[in-house]
Amino acid sequence: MTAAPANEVLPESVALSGKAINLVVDGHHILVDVSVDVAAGEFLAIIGPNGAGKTSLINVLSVATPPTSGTVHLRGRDVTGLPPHRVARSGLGRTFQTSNLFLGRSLLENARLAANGRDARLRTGFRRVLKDDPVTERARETLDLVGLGRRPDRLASELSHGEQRKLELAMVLAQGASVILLDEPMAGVSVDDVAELVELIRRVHREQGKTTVMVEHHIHVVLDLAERIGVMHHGAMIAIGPPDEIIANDVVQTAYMGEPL
Ligand SMILES: Nc1ncnc2c1ncn2[C@@H]1O[C@H](COP(=O)(O)OP(=O)(O)OP(=O)(O)O)[C@@H](O)[C@H]1O
Repeated sequence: MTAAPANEVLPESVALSGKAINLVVDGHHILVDVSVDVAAGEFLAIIGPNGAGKTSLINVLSVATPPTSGTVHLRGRDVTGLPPHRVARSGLGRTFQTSNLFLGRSLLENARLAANGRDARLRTGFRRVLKDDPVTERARETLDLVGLGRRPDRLASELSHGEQRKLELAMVLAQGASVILLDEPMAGVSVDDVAELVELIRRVHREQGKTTVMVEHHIHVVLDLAERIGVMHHGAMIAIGPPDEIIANDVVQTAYMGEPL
């Protein structure tokens, strides 16, 4: 497949689209001709063995990493090569495999910083918190939504891994993202906290009407949440489809070297 023309306008029902994406770093072909469309409101999970290219794909889809070739469209608009903060303001939010929270700041300050980025006119940075400040209001709402609203003055460093994941989700919501990319949201989360986090992600996806793309190693989490699963291996998308088809796919089983999914 060849790359889509740069000015191609895709239907808005496709929330996020990567077309013929290749990524070559220092001579290593990390993403190989990957194409993926995510429908508005869909929950897509990306799985694959270690080093398959899942995070690299999220990096390209979130425009943090420019592809060597290929395009990324957000709701029909070609956003390839645009500055990440501009694309974030257009409604694309992501979390990271390792936390990028400001650990020495409070929950409210973290959420405010994200809410602040949503509208340049409301920028106030780490300034004093004003009760009727719309940025603060939005930050408090999103903390409430993820269940962290009770003690907003706690430092982010005081949170458990599971709570930190919730705060990251609050930040993506505060930022106003309609398309959310989650990179291993269960990483580091204790077994006891996984079920609660799964329910939160499900609730945010459904009730807030988000489009969600999630990279995740825990297959039971993937099967619990995803409407469609894409499987990556050696930088390529080797299969994509409904969970039952993916589970039964011989190529997928082989990619996992015979390990049952
Ligand atoms: N900046 C880079 N420079 C060189 N190689 C890289 C770079 N980023 C990623 N890679 C390599 O690309 C491959 C894919 O990495 P990536 O992190 O995307 O895989 P992954 O599927 O997310 O893996 P994991 O499940 O272990 O997180 C790996 O072999 C990795 O070493």
